[in-house]
Amino acid sequence: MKKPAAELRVDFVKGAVAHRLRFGGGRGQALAKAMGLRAGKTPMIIDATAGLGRDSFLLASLGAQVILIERSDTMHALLADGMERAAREGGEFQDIISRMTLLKGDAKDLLPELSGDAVLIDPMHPPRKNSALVKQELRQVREIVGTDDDAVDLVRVALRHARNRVVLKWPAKADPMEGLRACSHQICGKTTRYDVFMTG
Ligand SMILES: C[S@@+](CC[C@H](N)C(=O)[O-])C[C@H]1O[C@@H](n2cnc3c(N)ncnc32)[C@H](O)[C@@H]1O
Repeated sequence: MKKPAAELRVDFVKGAVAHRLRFGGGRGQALAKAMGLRAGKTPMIIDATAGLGRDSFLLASLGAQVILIERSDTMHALLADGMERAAREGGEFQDIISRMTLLKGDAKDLLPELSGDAVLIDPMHPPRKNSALVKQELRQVREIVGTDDDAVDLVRVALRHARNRVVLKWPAKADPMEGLRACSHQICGKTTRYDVFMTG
């Protein structure tokens, strides 16, 4: 019999996120490099598609100040709850959460009002052919938010407002997002790639 899906929950303290915090590889990780974190350089980051907050948490754990933007009421509430529980844990979790500021709204509207060095965009990707490969959690998020069909407009807004760069997280083997200029460089992992658009 199929196991019932566990309730979707944001948990920074246990599980995959906590594991990555311990053993993830610091500023050498692809996401950190793509966002421009290196020794002596810690950009101010805006995560325009906050989702479950995992990317933001990782970046904040490396010392970056991160503004998270989420437009789905449900995802925003899950994230606010996860951040509150992690802050209550105290110690390093509280420190990390203190570098994360969560906003609710559409990033296309909010980005022009904010100032950030690097903007991260990780839209809901087009469904993969082999849906069995898609993690249960990701399927649950997709059930809540659908697909982000306006992602190209969001990238265009970000390109006008990021001081230093816009980073688009995208499936490693997918074609570049249509309707955008060529990216400045790419950082490729096994399943994910980061298309980096330098703006300044
Ligand atoms: C694939 S998830 C992001 C996962 C996230 N990177 C993480 O580490 O958990 C995409 C999220 O971005 C949100 N989103 C997409 N477009 C947005 C926009 N224009 N403004 C605000 N949130 C947006 C969706 O509601 C969804 O929750």
